[in-house]
Amino acid sequence: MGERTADVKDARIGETLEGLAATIHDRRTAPVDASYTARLLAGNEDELLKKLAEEASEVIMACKDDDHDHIRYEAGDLAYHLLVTLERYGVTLAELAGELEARRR
Ligand SMILES: N=c1c2ncn([C@@H]3O[C@H](COP(=O)(O)OP(=O)(O)OP(=O)(O)O)[C@@H](O)[C@H]3O)c2ncn1[C@@H]1O[C@H](COP(=O)(O)O)[C@@H](O)[C@H]1O
Repeated sequence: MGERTADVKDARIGETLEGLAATIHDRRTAPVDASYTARLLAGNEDELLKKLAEEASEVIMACKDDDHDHIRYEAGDLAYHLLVTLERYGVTLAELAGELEARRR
């Protein structure tokens, strides 16, 4: 696992996801050298999909340990890799929101 952030403050999830999705989109339209995101977007499709599955497993393992901070950290990795996956396959955050809104009762 990478270095975990020492002090994490609450933030607004909508703004955060939109900002991150915009950065990820930029990495596709204007790739930056040595960008991990750019590599996941343009590289072998299986590298990204394998990573997505790995990150989901890491969330599960952190849950099994009932480790609050570790769950949050791994959920961050999973959310990031999900956003990269959505970008790569052309599903926008607005579409994802629409999908979830359509299920609300
Ligand atoms: N949010 C993220 C983000 N979350 C995770 N990661 C990377 O995803 C990888 C996770 O892989 P691993 O799980 O193997 O790594 P790990 O967490 O170190 O190890 P384990 O959990 O497996 O023990 C690491 O290389 C992280 O750096 C991220 N890389 C980038 N971003 C965002 O994407 C933006 C663009 O970044 P570039 O990729 O540098 O262009 C950044 O400004 C960030 O906002």
